[in-house]
Amino acid sequence: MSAEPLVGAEPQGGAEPGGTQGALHELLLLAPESQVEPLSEALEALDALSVSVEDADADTDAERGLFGEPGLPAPKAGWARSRLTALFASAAAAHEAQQLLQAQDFFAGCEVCALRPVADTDWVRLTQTQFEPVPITPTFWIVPSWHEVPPAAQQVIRLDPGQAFGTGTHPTTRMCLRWLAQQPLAGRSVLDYGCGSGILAIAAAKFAAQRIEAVDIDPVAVQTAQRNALHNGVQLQTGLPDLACGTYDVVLANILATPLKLLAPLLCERVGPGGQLVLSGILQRQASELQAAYAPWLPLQISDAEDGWVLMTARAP
Ligand SMILES: C[S@@+](CC[C@H](N)C(=O)[O-])C[C@H]1O[C@@H](n2cnc3c(N)ncnc32)[C@H](O)[C@@H]1O
Repeated sequence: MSAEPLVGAEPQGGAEPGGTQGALHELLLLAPESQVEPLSEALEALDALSVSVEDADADTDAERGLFGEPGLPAPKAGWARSRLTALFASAAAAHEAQQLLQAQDFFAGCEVCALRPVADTDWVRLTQTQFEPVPITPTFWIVPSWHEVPPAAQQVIRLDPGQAFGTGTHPTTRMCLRWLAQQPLAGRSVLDYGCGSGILAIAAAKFAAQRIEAVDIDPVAVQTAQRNALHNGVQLQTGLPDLACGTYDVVLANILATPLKLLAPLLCERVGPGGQLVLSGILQRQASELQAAYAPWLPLQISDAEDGWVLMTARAP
């Protein structure tokens, strides 16, 4: 998080013309001081390219300076009323982040001020250069449709940045994919809870899992997951969370720590005897909170870590 103004992000304002879906977009939010930190962390987790925080009351009578010790971090994460500007690679990513944040408890007291495109450029080329093929293991790759499949890739998911989270570029997704690639999944049932693009469910299908259900609270994600499954030639049941019933051999959920804590009883109930629970979207420092929240049902352990994020797993008795 930085307090610097965005570089190269001159707002154009006005209604979004057609053809700017792939363009950089900025999401402007107002937040009270107490919510600045969770909001900034969530924006970064949602793949914001940058997040800047400024005093929403700057140059007004309400302006109050933040004075810290020289050389030390500012005493607070934000001002009494902070303006957060988050830059996203596309309108879809910014829109998805907005919808996801508005559904969170910690968004109470916050406000969306604008979602708008930023300065004109060659967006298609820029977007495409930002999404290169991603190796999950030496032989399992996520490859955008405009790229050749790398020769080393024996198992491939074709996925383009689009209307739902999950392109394989985020560490939380990559850790789940790595975990899936190491499991004997043939014939096992899988629930992908919070499926976004459907990337985890599609990976499970590629590794021969059976009865794969992918659910999300966002209907756009549900449609996107179904479309991506078709493009990858695999079969998934997709739907809103009510679709998930009974128990599964593997339950995956890559959501942020706060919703994961709330979902603990529901997710644990879905894990069948001897089944596995896999949770992602958790920062290293949140691991013990998650362990405590799940302790009444399942003993979570850290099983992978990347860039400050951890993957937590547990096996049911
Ligand atoms: C970080 S994305 C993960 C997408 C994908 N599974 C991946 O690993 O890349 C989290 C997804 O969870 C969904 N979500 C958030 N809260 C949820 C809830 N309470 N129930 C179901 N889905 C939820 C969001 O809409 C979003 O698509």
